[in-house]
Amino acid sequence: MPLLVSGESDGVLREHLLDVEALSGQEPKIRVRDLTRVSDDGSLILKGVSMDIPKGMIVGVIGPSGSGKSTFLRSLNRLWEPPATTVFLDGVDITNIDVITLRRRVGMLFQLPVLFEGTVADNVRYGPNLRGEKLSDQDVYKLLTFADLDASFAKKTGSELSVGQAQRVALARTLANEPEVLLLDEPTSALDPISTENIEDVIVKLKKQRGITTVIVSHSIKQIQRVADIVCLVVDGEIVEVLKPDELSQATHPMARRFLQLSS
Ligand SMILES: Nc1ncnc2c1ncn2[C@@H]1O[C@H](COP(=O)(O)OP(=O)(O)OP(=O)(O)O)[C@@H](O)[C@H]1O
Repeated sequence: MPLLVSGESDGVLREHLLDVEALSGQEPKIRVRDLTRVSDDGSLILKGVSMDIPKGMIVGVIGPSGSGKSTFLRSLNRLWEPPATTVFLDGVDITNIDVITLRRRVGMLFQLPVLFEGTVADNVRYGPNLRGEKLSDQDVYKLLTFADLDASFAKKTGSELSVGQAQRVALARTLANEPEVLLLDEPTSALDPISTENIEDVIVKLKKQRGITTVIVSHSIKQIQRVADIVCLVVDGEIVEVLKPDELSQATHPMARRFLQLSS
């Protein structure tokens, strides 16, 4: 049964024959159904997108600028509020989940890390503090180490860090919430190649060691090929292709093909 399904705005239901259950052996972590967003001026930003995001896998989202990738990503933890009954987490409509709880379970990392005032340790403790939990120094060190930073960073402040280090702190801060899903919006586009590699390594480690489900938007096809299990190509508010990373050359949608040719 085809389980990864994309839009039907032109009246043609495009079904992509990647079977999520066969790939992951379980129900999708996130189910998106007929998700549409209309902008204030009446143009369609997302056109009836449907998509299953398999549990424990890394889904890459690529496509031209302005095609709706970030809007899609932001709908998954209600940074943009999707209509009811369009986005489900473990089968539950996310508009029925308390938004703070949802964002703890579905964490997000942006292109540029924004650290709060205080030390790196204060940042890492932030989420658990909100829930009345105090992380020990050891807990903080473990999270920093997982994010590929050594314990000596705990006492530093944001102004002492490079962008790449700050992004790893932001990742450790997100991981302190023990998310089940990570949404990454171009998380390495401001980073040098070494910092990029560090973050990519952590993303893959999170999948392998913790079974975290990840959706990553990237402009780098090479990055997506390095980390993702499945790639969605978004064009003009629609998911027009869903492929394995090594099958990108098999894309048939004309805009997707053009995008891939120009980007490679
Ligand atoms: N809050 C908003 N109000 C109106 N239009 C919006 C809003 N957010 C996004 N858009 C428009 O929706 C379209 C898709 O934007 P989005 O940021 O999702 O695309 P994207 O594929 O992530 O782009 P990029 O790769 O450049 O980040 C764009 O035309 C954008 O101008």
